[in-house]
Amino acid sequence: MANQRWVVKLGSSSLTNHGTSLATQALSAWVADIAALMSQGYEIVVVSSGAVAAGMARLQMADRPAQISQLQAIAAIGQSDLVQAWRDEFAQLNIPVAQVLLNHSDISNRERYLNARAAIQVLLGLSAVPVVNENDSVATDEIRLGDNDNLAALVANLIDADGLLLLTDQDGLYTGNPNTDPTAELITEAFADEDRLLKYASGSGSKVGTGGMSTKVSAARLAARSGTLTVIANAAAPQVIQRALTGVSVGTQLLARSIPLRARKQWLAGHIQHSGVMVVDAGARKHLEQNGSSLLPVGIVSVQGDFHRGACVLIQDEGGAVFARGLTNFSALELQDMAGKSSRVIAGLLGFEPEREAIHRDNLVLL
Ligand SMILES: Nc1ncnc2c1ncn2[C@@H]1O[C@H](COP(=O)(O)OP(=O)(O)O)[C@@H](O)[C@H]1O
Ligand SMILES: N[C@@H](CCC(=O)OP(=O)(O)O)C(=O)O
Repeated sequence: MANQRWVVKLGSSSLTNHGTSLATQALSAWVADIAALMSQGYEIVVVSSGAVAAGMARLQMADRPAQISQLQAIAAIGQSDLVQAWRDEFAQLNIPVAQVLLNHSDISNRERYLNARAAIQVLLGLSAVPVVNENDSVATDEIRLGDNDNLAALVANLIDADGLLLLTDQDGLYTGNPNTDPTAELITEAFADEDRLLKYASGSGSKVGTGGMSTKVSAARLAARSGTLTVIANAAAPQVIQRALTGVSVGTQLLARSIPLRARKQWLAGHIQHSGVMVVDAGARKHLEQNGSSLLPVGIVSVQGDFHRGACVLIQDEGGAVFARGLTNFSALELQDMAGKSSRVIAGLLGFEPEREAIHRDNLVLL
């Protein structure tokens, strides 16, 4: 899907081999991905963490200093290495790089906000890649945005991005921290504003990362407010940027409920992975295909797979033909009890009136 605007954020651990040195090989793979997407019409802003980690690596410091003046100085050293690394890689493909350092007032003050937006838009128009970071060397505690996940979400809001890709050292958001909880499972899809996500996500625990998953979930919630989709994925996965931006299901997809209809349907149409199947009767198929209706539980014959609310599922008729795809309002378990029943009967069974549609028409595409 061309003409899409994305913000791609890379965390310190991925950019600096966990703080030891700049990850130039990985950087060159991300740059190749970004260049390939740009040639298809994508506009991409990079938010690059790693100034402090790169500074620590250059000075061979094992531990992150606590003092703000030390952090400011180290970030100033690391930032120049960081942007040079991006510039060297993009230069090989003849793509200009622009260093954009932002702080709190650039986003909170209306005039500066408009300035920052205009500058980034002009850069995109010039087919340059803005490489954004917080202006750490002048950021004190009081004016710090603090973490680049939320900075990336603010930039996504600033430029009305279609998507925000947060690349990190895990495959996505798990039901617990996989470093400490071996039973934690990867969440492939959810709505960004679901409260359970806040319980799953905790801090970083690494020497160089700052916010962990908590700041990624809060960034996704912020991005979702302006209809932006967030994907959290592993920076080390092959061609991860290309796959995430072209709608292949990677990592965790955190959906905005208010995502503009056209963009949401395009994204759904390009979505390759699914978590289950709903088998529907002939009447339901006709309503979906001919009237563009939502799918109601009464038309569902059976469900296959173990999916959660918000997951992407295939819709299949009783003859086995897959003809649509959509985002479910209920889990597989809930639908097993609701299948074939009218909304009135379901309300009687549950003792309350649930959402009427199993899949709302805005979240459904015919294939
Ligand atoms: N529910 C969770 N799922 C995955 N990772 C989690 C979760 N909760 C906390 N984490 C931690 O978040 C880390 C990623 O965040 P962070 O270290 O800040 O990386 P980055 O530098 O990429 O932003 C993981 O390595 C992991 O330790
Ligand atoms: N601005 C800081 C990065 C802050 C930050 O959020 O880091 P990370 O959690 O690795 O994305 C730096 O460049 O070191």
